[in-house]
Amino acid sequence: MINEQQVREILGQLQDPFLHRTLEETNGIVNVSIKEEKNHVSVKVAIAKTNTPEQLQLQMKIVEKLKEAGASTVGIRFEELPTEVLERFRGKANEAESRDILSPLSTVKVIAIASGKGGVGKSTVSVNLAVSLARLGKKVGLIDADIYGFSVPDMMGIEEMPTVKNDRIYPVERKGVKVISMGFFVENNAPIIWRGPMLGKVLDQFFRDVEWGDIDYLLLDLPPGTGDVALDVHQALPTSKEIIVTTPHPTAAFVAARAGAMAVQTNHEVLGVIENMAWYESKTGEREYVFGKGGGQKLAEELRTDLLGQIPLGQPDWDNEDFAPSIYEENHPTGKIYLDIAQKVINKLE
Ligand SMILES: Nc1ncnc2c1ncn2[C@@H]1O[C@H](COP(=O)(O)OP(=O)(O)OP(=O)(O)O)[C@@H](O)[C@H]1O
Repeated sequence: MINEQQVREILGQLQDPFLHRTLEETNGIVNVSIKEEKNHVSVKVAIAKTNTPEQLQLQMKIVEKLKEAGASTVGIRFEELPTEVLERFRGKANEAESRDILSPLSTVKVIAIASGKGGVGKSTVSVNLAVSLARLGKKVGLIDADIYGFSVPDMMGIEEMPTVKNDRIYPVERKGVKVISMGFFVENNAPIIWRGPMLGKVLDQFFRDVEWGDIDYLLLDLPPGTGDVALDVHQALPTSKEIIVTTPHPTAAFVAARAGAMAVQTNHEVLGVIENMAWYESKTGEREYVFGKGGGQKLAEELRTDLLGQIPLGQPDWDNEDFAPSIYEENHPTGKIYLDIAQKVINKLE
């Protein structure tokens, strides 16, 4: 007959598969109970990241070890370690661990940019926010995960392709931002008709096989809506945060609220809302609210978050020498609004 002390000793020597520390060191043994009459052991274990292949491996190992020690049957439940514990280990992570985006020890701040529907300017906002973070001295990566409607390479005026060396994909660097887009891997702009699981796999590959190097921020331009890809991101990167883009019309905000509600449901912090196409400013400085008014503020209140900024209607001044059609210059009034939003994001996360 196995007793609680023995169970704790056995579990205590096994390692958390992500933190590479024993469960004793991580305080990962949450609960042990034994039903003596049936010789049944049930344990609750906390690890850095649940619902992963690594969890399954650990589960098998626990069953094997406890049965070896005399248990007839074993029941296991897993939960995630509290954020404070993860923070403590993140502080001690080695370089490889802190740079691996999928590791719970990663120090890369991941921000997914979402919208309730297409065409609200999510990609425009993503590229300008990425460039603005870089202008503020941050090392930034951008994934164009809008797999159906990738537009980031065109918006940033990217003409090169990523390089592949030793099975690693090296992103294209543009305006200080490392960029990967589905567009790089599709010939002749062919439409993509993949569904759910395939999309998740592509994203996973962007996290795993792309050599992001040393980055502080990774922005993800998500497909519009509340679809599978957003869920995949939340699942793969539990610490990811979200920014929701909406237009000012109250009904647009209503649709966007669904995207935000999902983030809230899955315990993902919504960093804030950006209202795009907020107004048209005439040469005399008068504002015309072409698409309505107040949607961004309303959405922010609904999601109990902040309105990070409002972007007016307009186009960047095109620079023919360094053509990046959707990117505003730093000293353009809208470029300054993006810088201000980027600063707010930094203040929230650092
Ligand atoms: N503030 C703005 N003023 C004027 N045009 C804008 C503004 N923001 C975006 N646009 C334009 O609106 C169109 C849609 O923008 P964008 O592709 O960024 O949206 P999206 O939400 O990412 O769309 P989708 O998700 O469907 O790809 C583009 O032609 C873009 O140039």
